[in-house]
Amino acid sequence: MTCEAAVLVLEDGTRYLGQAYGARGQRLGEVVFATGMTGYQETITDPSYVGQIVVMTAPHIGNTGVNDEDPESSRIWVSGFVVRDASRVVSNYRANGSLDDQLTEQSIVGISGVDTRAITRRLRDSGSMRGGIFSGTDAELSHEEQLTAVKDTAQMTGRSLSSKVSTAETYVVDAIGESIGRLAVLDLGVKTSTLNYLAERGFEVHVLPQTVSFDEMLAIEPVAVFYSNGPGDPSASDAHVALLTEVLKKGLPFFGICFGNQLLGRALGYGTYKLPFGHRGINQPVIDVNTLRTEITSHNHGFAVDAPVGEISQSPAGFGRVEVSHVNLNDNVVEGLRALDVPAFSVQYHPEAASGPHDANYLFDRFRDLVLENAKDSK
Ligand SMILES: NC(=O)CC[C@H](N)C(=O)O
Repeated sequence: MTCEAAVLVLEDGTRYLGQAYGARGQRLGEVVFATGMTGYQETITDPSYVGQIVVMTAPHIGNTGVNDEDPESSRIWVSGFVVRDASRVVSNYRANGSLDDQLTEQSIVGISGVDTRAITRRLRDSGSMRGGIFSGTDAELSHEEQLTAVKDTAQMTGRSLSSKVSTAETYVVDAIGESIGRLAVLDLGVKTSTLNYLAERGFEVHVLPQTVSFDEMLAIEPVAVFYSNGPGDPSASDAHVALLTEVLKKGLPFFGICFGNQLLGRALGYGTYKLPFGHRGINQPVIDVNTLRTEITSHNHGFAVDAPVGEISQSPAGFGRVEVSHVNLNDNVVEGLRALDVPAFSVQYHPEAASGPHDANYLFDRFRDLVLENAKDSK
């Protein structure tokens, strides 16, 4: 492994010197940390990470290499990748390459050999910051030039990124087993596991571009609608909120994950806000307020819904009663919403989490049940 210099620069001027990892060059974005001990392939291929440089808190990354089964989409989406100790050895029966080589092939600039604990503590104390990784000839730029590039990077607040990740054309994933009808999935950056879980529940899954109109959506005659996870600030997604408002008015059953939860929150009339450093990892405790069961869950969100926890409130947009169905036990952040007078619910976290945990998988069954009940009622 070559030992070329690289540097991670944060917008407050802090510099972390390390070694070039993956591709060489300059990559800018919002620097965030992820605490998963496993699942780095799922992390880097999650489209929700567009515009973000991800710092892995697990100290040893790359040891199981890469394979063709674990990616959550067709490519790596992180803007940059920061690890402490990049594994020099690939050891796994499924591996068909090294992470280092794949980062290089896909032009993802990384840095290794930095103190990821120190970086994480700084981000935790000061909040997520913009930053840049500089290697190759870009490592030779002056400190001022590097810092200026970082400060010129767009803030995540107010950013709309759905067009960067959504499918250009509609495609269909066939139902596994007997079909219970067509599901309209708004692709805001959907993950492969989500589509598989929905197909396993009997949906004929129609994945639609994020620009789809309500009429085009209705043209597929969906029995229900699903909004996926995705990058960007939910407050910058007015068109998706307007579309969802039509869905709710029509009484179509709805389920949303992560970005989809934030957009349901907005369609119901609540606001969203930016968390100081977000939740990213696979060990977040969430309580289901109805069953009082605590789930250990996978998260990747920097924004959250501002709805009243611990009480049933009236949807400010006129959709009746709304319950905050799931709450994060670390910080009381809203992790799920359930409308009581229209057939809609959502979660802020990831029931599809492929590297686990699988505690929240039941939510796909809940969606299937909601759709079947709704079909019965409307007969
Ligand atoms: N995974 C997601 O869907 C993330 C949603 C949103 N971009 C956030 O950061 O909160």
